[in-house]
Amino acid sequence: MPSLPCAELHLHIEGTLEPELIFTLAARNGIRLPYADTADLADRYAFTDLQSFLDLYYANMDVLRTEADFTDMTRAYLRRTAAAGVRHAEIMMDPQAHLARGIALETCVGGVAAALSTSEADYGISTSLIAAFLRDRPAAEALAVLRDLLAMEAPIIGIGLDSAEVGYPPSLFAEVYDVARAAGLKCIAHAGEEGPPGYVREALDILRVDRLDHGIRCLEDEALVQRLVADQVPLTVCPLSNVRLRAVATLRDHPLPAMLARGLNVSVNSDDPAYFGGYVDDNFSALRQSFGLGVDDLATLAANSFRSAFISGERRAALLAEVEAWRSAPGAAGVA
Ligand code: HPA
Ligand SMILES: [Zn+2]
Repeated sequence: MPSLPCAELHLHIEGTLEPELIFTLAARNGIRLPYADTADLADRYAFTDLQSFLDLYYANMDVLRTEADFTDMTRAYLRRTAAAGVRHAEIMMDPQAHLARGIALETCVGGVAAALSTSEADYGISTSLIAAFLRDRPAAEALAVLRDLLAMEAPIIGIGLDSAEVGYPPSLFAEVYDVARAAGLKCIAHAGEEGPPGYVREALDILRVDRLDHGIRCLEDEALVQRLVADQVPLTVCPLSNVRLRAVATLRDHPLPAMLARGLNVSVNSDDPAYFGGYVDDNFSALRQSFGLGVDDLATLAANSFRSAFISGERRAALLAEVEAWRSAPGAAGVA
């Protein structure tokens, strides 16, 4: 069966650091890791909540020191995700996590951007970059970093908001989003992963986001669901992530089929694939196994991903045509 062509819209590039690459980069940079080997590291990927994951995610970033490290990490993701069927990727990175370790913006942003600049030629994937701000650090710091990114004309198309959610409502970042929007950047934010539906409302009303990352807890607020359906606000859902971080008990309990049935504009994404048990194809496979999603549901999810991407109308039409070709491909009949 040919892979389902889709866009990946919720992906933290630092969350694509596989254990093998962590060890390779550590050796290259003369860093001693606190793990015996890759299996010992992978054994620690048993998370109890978002924070337990973030602790390891930030610790492992320490192996990223040079521009080449960031480029190699990004290329490894692009190579793997091309095999998953991804045709377009909007990739988030966390500049503050690197600045806090003494890594210059030019190094981290330049390294990721270098890989993205040739992604179409190298892997057949169009790409763009999103700078995400850490909500558990001061908004003033995010604003300063945003101004630095704008001053250096960093090749970003938008901003995001991630890291520990509960206790850090979107409203704290109103000014950051106002500045970003005025600069012509797209506005995206994590909301409703662990945080309450009120955070989703704040992201819509105060940050005026173009797209929401996760948003699954919107289901606890019927009026909010109706608004998200009416406005077709894109929700980038990450099923395996939600299971690993215990936002849902098991994949069978995941609300994605219910969200689709309600007419919400949901897409399937991998979030931090090296940590959560798989890339976007693994997420689709797991969903098929758990819910028996058929060709039409899968094609809707893929079409939603292209509808929710920040791409030209021409590119969107071409990618949606690929979904229709996949839908009618004889091999696809075996999917359900
Ligand atoms: O899954 C996530 N949630 C919030 N912040 C993050 N930063 C990296 N991954 C995540
Ligand atoms: Zn995320």
